[in-house]
Amino acid sequence: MADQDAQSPVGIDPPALPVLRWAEPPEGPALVLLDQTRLPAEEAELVCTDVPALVRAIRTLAVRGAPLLGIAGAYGVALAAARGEDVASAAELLERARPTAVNLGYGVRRAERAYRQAIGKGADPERAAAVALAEARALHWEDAEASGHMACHGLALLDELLPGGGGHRLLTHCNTGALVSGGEGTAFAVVLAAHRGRRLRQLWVDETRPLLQGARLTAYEAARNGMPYSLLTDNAAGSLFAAGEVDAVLIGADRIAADGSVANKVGSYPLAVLAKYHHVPFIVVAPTTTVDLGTADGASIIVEQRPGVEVTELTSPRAGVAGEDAVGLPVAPVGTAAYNPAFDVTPPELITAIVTEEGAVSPVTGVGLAELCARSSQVTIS
Ligand SMILES: CSC[C@@H](O)[C@@H](O)C(=O)COP(=O)(O)O
Repeated sequence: MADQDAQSPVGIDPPALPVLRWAEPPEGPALVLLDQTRLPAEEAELVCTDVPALVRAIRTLAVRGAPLLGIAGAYGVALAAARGEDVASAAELLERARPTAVNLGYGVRRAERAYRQAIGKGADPERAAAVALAEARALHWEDAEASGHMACHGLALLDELLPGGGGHRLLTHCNTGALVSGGEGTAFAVVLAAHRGRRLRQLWVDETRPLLQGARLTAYEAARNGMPYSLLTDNAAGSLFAAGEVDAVLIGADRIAADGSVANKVGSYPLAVLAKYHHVPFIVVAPTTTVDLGTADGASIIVEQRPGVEVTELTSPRAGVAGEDAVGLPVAPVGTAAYNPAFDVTPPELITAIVTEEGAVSPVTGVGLAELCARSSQVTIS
C-alpha cells in the first residue's frame, strides 16, 4: 500500500488576486499577472506595461499553461495596440515567446486579426485597439466556458470508466487548474468536479521536475480546494501504479496533432506507458483550441528546449533566462550538461480518450478530432 498518512491540510484561503487582469489607465494600459514563479510562497502581482515585459513573463513562466498563454497573448496584442505600437511586430514577438503551446499563437493571431480587420474597415487605431481588447476578453470568457464543459464531459467519462463506488484515485502531472485558464482549468477542472461530486478519493500530484509545477502550483490549488491529495516525486509514480493505487491519469495538453498525438509537460509520456502496462485509463483534457489539425503527427510537433541550469540547479524558473538573476542551488558539478525538454509527446495508442468542451473522443477509434473541432464554436484562425 502506498503511504496515505500524509494527507495535506485543507481549507486554505483562496488567493486574493486574479490569475490575469487587464488594467485601464491610470494603472494601465497593462496586463497584470499573478506571478506564478512566486507561488506558493507568495501571491504577488507582476505588472506588464509593454510587450517585452509580457514576453519575459511568458518565457520565465510567470504566466504559463496552454489556455492561459493564449489569453495572455491576445491581451498582449491589445496592449501593443493600446500603446499605439506596431501590432504586427508585437504579435510576432509574442507568438515566438514559446513554441509548443498552440494556444499562444491562436490567441495572438485572433486578436491581431480583429485589430487588422477593424483598421481595414476604416477604424482609427484607438477604436481598433478597443476591438483587439474585446477579442481578448471574448477569448478569456470562452475559455472559462470551455473549462466548465470539459469538467462535465470529463467527470461523465470517469464515472463510465470507473463504475466502482469507492471514489476515484486520480493521478495528475504538471498544473492544469485555474492558474492556466479563464475558468477552473482542463484536467484539474475534472478533478475538481469529482471532488465537488464527492467522488474524489485521492489526488496524486506528480511534483513535475524540473520547475515543480505540480508541487508548487497543483498542490497549492488542491489545498485551496480542500481536496484529499498527496505529492509524489515523478519517479515514484511506477511504484504507485504497481501498488494498484491509481484508477486513472488525467493530464492537459499543449498541442494535439491531427493524428491524436499529445504534447504535454515532460513526464507525461512515461506516465502513459505506465498506465498502459497497468491497464489504467490515460485521459487528456484540453479545449479544441489546443487541437492543431495543421500538424499531422507527433513527430512534427516542435518541443521547447529549456536552459540546462533548470536541471543542474534547484531554483526558480527565472534562473538562466537572459536578464534575470540566477539564484539556484547547484545539484550537479559546475559545467554539467543537461537535457531539458519542456514537453514530451504521447502517441495516440497510449491515450484512452481526449476530452474537449465538445465531448470526448478516442484518438484511435470513434469520432475524430476534426469532427469535434468542426462542431466547436471557437473562432477558426488559419
Ligand atoms: C491546461 S494546461 C496544459 C499544459 O499547458 C500543461 O500541462 C503544461 O504542460 C504546462 O507547461 P508549462 O511549461 O508550465 O507552461
